[in-house]
Amino acid sequence: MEDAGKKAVTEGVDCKIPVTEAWIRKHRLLYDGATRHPFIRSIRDGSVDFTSFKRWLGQDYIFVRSFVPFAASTLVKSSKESGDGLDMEVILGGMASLNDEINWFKNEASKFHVSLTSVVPQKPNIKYCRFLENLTSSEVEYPVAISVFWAIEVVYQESFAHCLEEGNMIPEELQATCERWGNEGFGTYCKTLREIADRCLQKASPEVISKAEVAFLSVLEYEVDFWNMSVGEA
Ligand SMILES: Cc1ncc(CNC=O)c(N)n1
Repeated sequence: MEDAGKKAVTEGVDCKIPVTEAWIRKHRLLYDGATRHPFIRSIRDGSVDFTSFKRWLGQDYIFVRSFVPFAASTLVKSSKESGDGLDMEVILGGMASLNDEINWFKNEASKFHVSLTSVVPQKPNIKYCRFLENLTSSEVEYPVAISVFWAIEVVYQESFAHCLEEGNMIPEELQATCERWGNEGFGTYCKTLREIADRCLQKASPEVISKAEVAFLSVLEYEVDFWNMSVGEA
């Protein structure tokens, strides 16, 4: 305790835990609900229903396409930040992966005989996409946008990295899906996004921080609804 106090004095503003860490602690149940959903657990233990997987695949393709304009709007905001310009490069890298991802979806869909052109977006997906569209406005502050960006990416990263943990029984056909978001590189990318978000939030006003927290919670709720929709419970 005394040590912690000294540290705070010598390091000044760095004594507090990062904002994203505080959010996760405070909203642990919802965070776990989004990152340890029964659908994800079923992929990990091999009991996954392929109808659910195909439904998820088609819906997620639609989602990813609407994630792109949101990512682009966040990129624009990052480019206006005073700083070393590294934020923009990280987001640009993320957008390059989204480009690969769209092609990956097309390829997977054809393997699973899912016709992406005839997928009808389901209500939870439509709502999530609309939420993202609203966040593309230039009125939405950068700390809010980057927090949402991180939250969206980290839910998939944590979910699929969990699938890959030791002792998994992932069906062979789904191994590549788990690796897509569960790989180490994607993990590092999410950590970097989180550092960027925390740095922005640290400088933000209490109003902006609280807007970002509300948006973070919305992401978690939308993600749970998205998984529910995939298993046919929406
Ligand atoms: C519903 C949802 N949430 C997060 C991601 C991961 N980000 C981009 O791919 C995703 N693909 N889909």
